[in-house]
Amino acid sequence: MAEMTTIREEDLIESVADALQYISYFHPMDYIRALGEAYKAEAGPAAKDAIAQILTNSRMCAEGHRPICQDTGIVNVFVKWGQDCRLESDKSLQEVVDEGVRRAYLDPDNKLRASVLADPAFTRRNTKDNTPCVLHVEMVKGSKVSVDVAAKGGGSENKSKFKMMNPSDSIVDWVLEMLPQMGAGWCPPGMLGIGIGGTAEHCMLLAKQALMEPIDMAQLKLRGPQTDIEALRIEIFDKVNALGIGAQGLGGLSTILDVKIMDAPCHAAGKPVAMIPNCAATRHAHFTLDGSGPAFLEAPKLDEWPDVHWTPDVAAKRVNLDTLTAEDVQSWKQGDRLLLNGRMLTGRDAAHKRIADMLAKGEELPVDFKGRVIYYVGPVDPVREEVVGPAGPTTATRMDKFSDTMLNLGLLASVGKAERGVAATESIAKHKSAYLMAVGGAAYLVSRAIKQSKVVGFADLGMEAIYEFTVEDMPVTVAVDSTGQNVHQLAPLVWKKKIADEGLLPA
Ligand SMILES: O=C(O)C[C@H](O)C(=O)O
Repeated sequence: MAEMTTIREEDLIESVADALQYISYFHPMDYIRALGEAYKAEAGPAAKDAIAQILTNSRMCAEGHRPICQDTGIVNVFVKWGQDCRLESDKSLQEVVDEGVRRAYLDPDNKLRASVLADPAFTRRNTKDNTPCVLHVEMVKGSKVSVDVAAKGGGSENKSKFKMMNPSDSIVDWVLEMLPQMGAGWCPPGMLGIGIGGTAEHCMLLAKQALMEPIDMAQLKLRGPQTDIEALRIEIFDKVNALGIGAQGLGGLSTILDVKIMDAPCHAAGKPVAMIPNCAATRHAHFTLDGSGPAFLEAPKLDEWPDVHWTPDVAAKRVNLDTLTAEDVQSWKQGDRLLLNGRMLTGRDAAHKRIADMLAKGEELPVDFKGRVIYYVGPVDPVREEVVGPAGPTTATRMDKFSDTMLNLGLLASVGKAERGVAATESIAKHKSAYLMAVGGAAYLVSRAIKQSKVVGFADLGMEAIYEFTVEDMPVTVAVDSTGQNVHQLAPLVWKKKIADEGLLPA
């Protein structure tokens, strides 16, 4: 019988914690290289600007060791446990890995955001240390433990899709039907993980596991496909990018940087297919333990980042939020670039729900929204000299159902990311309001514009509390103007046509 390898509890905890800290501020270099190429090729000006913000943000995070995105994710861990290994611990594997998560998320030098809520259907209580993680364990041959650690953002996870197809249905057609429905809340450009086969739950797992693979679409296209799966990856990649959705849904050439597919045998009666997107804050790392101590992940070199340094557009208009009027808001046109200055309120899912509940009961709100602008955000707590940690926008679409309620309170405009739906766009036009878009995945860069921050309501909601931020030159784009012109509806259509008419995508 093979000798057992002992995996010390502390080695696993330390390795998980280090890997989570590492991925919070270092993008995988395959993503950065592919995004750098996408930046060079991008013809859509708004999409190019968004990619420049994401690349600049990425380098700032690598330098400053602060999170790429305010959504520091729910932790997914995939363990392949060699059957000749034993865990030296009186805790369960889940408890040990969760201890690593806790240590990473509470690290005082780079505190990460606690986004995990217990009791999801009812009280939705924040567990305060981002535990528990979602742990998948596979027993394999050998005397090593191989671990993939990922921190999955909520915006991209929300767009996951699954279908039990009939055996003869087309996977490509389904993907092309789903992508426009997924909008921009998953923060493109990113990756698509696709699972084919297995059973319902196994298929979803395959799609998620596929996202752990490195981006290699450029190399694959260069050498040509050698399997049916590789040919399918290329077909989906080209056809999705031809949709013209582009970075942040602003219309352009790069919606995805790669498609990864994993498959497994399935029942003759069906063809399960799952698709999970990964956002611009793609975060995952791999390490192996062999009993000799904790794993070490080497830091990437800063000169590996593309030479892209975003600065605000010279044509951007400065806006004073402290003196903003309804007439100012009505002068903005979709696509205008603005630099926001002055005080704004914040609020996201839990605050909106509580506001609606309080209004229904006739209770007084802690803040007056009349004449104010709201930013949909849940920031990371500050460290050292920061007034706030990374504070990029959350998906505005989730706030659509509260649009009329908030605008009836006299709100002048909102700031978030991704598209507004038809009803919310109509409500914005009816109130002659506007919706402004900041770039998802540029959270640290955005936070540099925030000069003061204080909680002004619902403090018990933690990162979902209502804050008042004082901002200087915070970059946003008018995504829905007061006439209801909606960038996210218009731009992808324009770019889809342009791509088709002018053959803009490389072969
Ligand atoms: O939770 C957040 O801050 C953002 C979320 O990941 C989203 O994309 O909507």
